[in-house]
Amino acid sequence: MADRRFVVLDDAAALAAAAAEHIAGILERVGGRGAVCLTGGGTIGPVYRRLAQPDLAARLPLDRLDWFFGDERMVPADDPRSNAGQARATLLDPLGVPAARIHAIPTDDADPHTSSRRYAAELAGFYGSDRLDPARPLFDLVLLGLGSDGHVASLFPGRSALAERDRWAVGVDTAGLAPFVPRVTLTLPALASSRAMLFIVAGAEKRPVIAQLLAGADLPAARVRCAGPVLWLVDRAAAPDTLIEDRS
Ligand SMILES: O=C1O[C@H](COP(=O)(O)O)[C@@H](O)[C@H](O)[C@H]1O
Repeated sequence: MADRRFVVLDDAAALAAAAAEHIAGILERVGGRGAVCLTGGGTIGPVYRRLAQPDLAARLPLDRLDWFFGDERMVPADDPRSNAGQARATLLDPLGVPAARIHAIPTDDADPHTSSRRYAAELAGFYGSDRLDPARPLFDLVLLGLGSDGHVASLFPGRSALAERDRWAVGVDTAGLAPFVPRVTLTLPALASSRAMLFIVAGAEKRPVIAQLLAGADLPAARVRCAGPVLWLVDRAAAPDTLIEDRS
């Protein structure tokens, strides 16, 4: 990927600060109505909390931004595993984002496939079409974490969701992936329809998978494309030696 760039930060605090600054820098330049695709997981929490602080919050054009999600677990919003619940508690509620601008993936259906169809329809309604136009990306910014197995959003290695080429969201049956609960995920075409993408990765358990990605492994994270620049912010613990040597 020609426009992929890695930056290594000294620790988790520096990573959160750099990520929040980068997000604010992109969103403050959004022209007209904008759309952000949020992520979940443990790494993103400190980023959201930093972004909600007054100095960065003041730079966000909140009256013009809509907030979406790259994936979700089929749990109620008040469950600690809910990506939307985490984003609301740490970012969206502190920013005062009105409910109408928060597009959580529905989790009140009996199965994730029904939820995914509802969410795809919601995305298409916002976009004004159910056909993605490469000249008019769906999102202004997509945030992504990275699983130790190379998954992004809920696109896991070897699962059928990874091969989806038409639908924007699909259900993920996580049988065999215990303790994970069923999920809904955006697909590669939907995630790729973005003007910019930011991966945020921390922790020594992520170092092997980043080394695999740098070596060209065909993991879900390697298959994600973007209409614009892709920045990887990685803390030192997650950075293979080759990335650290690149800094000297
Ligand atoms: O399963 C998930 O994990 C990834 C990464 O999470 P982290 O805790 O290792 O940072 C996340 O990007 C994804 O949204 C989430 O559902």
